[in-house]
Amino acid sequence: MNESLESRSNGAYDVVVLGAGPVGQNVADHARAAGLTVAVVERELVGGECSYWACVPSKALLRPVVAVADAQRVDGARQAVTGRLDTAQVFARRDRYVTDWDDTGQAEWVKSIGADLFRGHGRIDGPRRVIVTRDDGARHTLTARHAVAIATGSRPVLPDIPGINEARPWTNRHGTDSSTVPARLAIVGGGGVGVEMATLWQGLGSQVTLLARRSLLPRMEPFAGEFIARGLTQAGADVRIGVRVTALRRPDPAGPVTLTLDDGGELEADDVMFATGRAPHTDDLGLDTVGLTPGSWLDVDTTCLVRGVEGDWLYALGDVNHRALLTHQGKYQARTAGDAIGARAAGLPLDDAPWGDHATTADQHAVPQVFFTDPEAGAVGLSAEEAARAGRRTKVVDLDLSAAQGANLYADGYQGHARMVVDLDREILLGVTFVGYGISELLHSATIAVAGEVPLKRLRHAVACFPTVSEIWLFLLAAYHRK
Ligand SMILES: Cc1cc2nc3c(=O)[nH]c(=O)nc-3n(C[C@H](O)[C@H](O)[C@H](O)COP(=O)(O)OP(=O)(O)OC[C@H]3O[C@@H](n4cnc5c(N)ncnc54)[C@H](O)[C@@H]3O)c2cc1C
Ligand SMILES: NC(=O)c1ccc[n+]([C@@H]2O[C@H](COP(=O)([O-])OP(=O)(O)OC[C@H]3O[C@@H](n4cnc5c(N)ncnc54)[C@H](O)[C@@H]3O)[C@@H](O)[C@H]2O)c1
Repeated sequence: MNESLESRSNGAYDVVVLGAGPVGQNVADHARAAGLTVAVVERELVGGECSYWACVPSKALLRPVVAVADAQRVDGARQAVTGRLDTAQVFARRDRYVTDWDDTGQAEWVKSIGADLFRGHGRIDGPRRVIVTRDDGARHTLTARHAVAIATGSRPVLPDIPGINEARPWTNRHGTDSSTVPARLAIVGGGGVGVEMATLWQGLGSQVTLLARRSLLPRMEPFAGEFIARGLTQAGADVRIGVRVTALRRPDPAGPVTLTLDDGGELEADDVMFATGRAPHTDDLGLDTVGLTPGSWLDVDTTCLVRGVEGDWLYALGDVNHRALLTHQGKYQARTAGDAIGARAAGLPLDDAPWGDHATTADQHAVPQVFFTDPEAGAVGLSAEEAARAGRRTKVVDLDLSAAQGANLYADGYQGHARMVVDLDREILLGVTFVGYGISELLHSATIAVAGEVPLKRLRHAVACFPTVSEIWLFLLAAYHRK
């Protein structure tokens, strides 16, 4: 808490931002750019889950694993990669990217944009008021002339099964900040966290067992999870689909943990990680003081204003609105809402029609996502099933990614798949999915095509370079036109 700042402003700001993760930082930046005074409240580390226990450390740890796997797929390079990963160096690399969990640099950045940082737990106390409680119990009141923006993110959910506490399970926190490699790691949950953590810890030397009660990555095209399961199995992991954990026990705190499974079996591991979804950080936020339900995800309109609150002052961005639990999508919401807050404060008209400057239209039509597994999986827009459910008349085009010669040059024995879902009425793309080596940087071409609603007739003029993986576009379009 910076008391001199509070006394300087008398606690009165144009905008108060709760949470200084990537989303809170971006809404603060855009509100500042609109000339508004801004207070940012953070109770833990400026930079949020993303910077210290999610996106950044997980990708810092995954990159060496995938870099070695990539080299091993190229004759000549493979022969040069003979040793094991140097885990001490891998962890040291991660520590650099998370700046040793020290947020001084990010706190300085908040200051550099001209916003005031208040450290402590923020709680709404009726319309346009926030009370910040510091660790030492001191309380300070902030008021917001124009907006309070909730960007408090989410936390992992642990299922209510017997022995869960005794098992002392890892969540994404220990999954990204541990500097020791358990010999045997059981991972429960086949979503994004589960598959990335399985790739990562298997690559670092654990014997990983991944337990998924449904398919892997069930929200993506089915082939994505199938490719990732195969990749994990080839890397030595034990992938079990359709299995539930019914109980856990770790009688000796220093000993192994035993998982009881619903197939009648048991699994012993040195540690167990739960990657079974998220809950919003809205339970201790004073939502009841403005007529909302504590602990709920916050329903928002296209400018990220919370529905059901009078006076157009409460916004919710990022994970808390449950639109897309992704840093880039939350930052997009923050840029959009920050500009909308600025426009409303200045009494300017809003440009909130679909695809307008103050509308988060991409949340509905063009959310891109990459899982940094081996192979990688990336998708944007609708899957074939989602398009069918939405009643769209579609043609689904499927291709082996090795149809592009660039893919084979990239990796000997390239394994991958591409799918595009075409809206037959408008001849535009509704969705695209790629699974394969090095496809993460390919996805943005699909995002541009989907968000831009680029007609296929024009897309054929976007010529991809030979010999790149991107040439898959040429073959996808040719396959679409073939009867
Ligand atoms: C393991 C893992 C890997 C991921 N990888 C990716 C990825 O590669 N790419 C991607 O796009 N997404 C990824 N995600 C998702 C991504 O982490 C989230 O979508 C993102 O962090 C959301 O940003 P946010 O700012 O909304 O919330 P957070 O990053 O969670 O930040 C919220 C901040 O609010 C603070 N806060 C909470 N309550 C209060 C309060 N009452 N008062 C004051 N401060 C408060 C918290 O301390 C925190 O600093 C990953 C998630 C996990 C778990
Ligand atoms: N690279 C990325 O973009 C990236 C990486 C990781 C996470 N994320 C995002 O972070 C968010 C959280 O990821 P997550 O994987 O924790 O959540 P998730 O909701 O994506 O997946 C959780 C999975 O756990 C399963 N599950 C729930 N309860 C279970 C139980 N009791 N037993 C077994 N399985 C159970 C669910 O069926 C689901 O498949 C997601 O929205 C994800 O997209 C993004």
